[in-house]
Amino acid sequence: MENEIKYFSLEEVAKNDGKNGNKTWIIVKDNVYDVTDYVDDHPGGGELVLEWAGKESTKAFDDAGHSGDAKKELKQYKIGELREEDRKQKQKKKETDKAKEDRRSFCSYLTCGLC
Ligand code: HEM
Repeated sequence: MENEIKYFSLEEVAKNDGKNGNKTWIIVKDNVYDVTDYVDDHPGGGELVLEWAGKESTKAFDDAGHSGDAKKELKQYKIGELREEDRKQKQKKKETDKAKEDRRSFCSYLTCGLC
């Protein structure tokens, strides 16, 4: 189906590093963008984008202080999303939740009046 979201792994994205005729893909906030056709039009030069080709670029994109227009422009190039298991944010959150849960059960073990 046309509307189905495509999911990519970090390795797949990394292959699109803009080198040797490869496409230029970047990851911004877990979304994958094919910006191959935009590189040469980028204000301030294509090098700024190529540096991040095939990589997680959220910080670089945000730190550049892009305008709302730039963010809208970026949306046009979305080709899919990073697959769940490769999302850093989520993984970290899961780990923290697990740590909290472990702590909670340890605490309830200590304070349980029955044991
Ligand atoms: C991920 C790597 C990127 C970096 C490090 C980056 C960095 C920058 C920098 C430093 C500028 C200011 C240039 C100047 O004033 O001379 C700029 C401007 C701009 N960039 Fe990027 N950029 C990136 C990706 C993109 C992408 C993927 C798009 C859109 C598809 C984009 C759209 C724009 C636009 C429209 C401007 C003009 C100013 C504005 O409207 O914010 N950039 N970028």
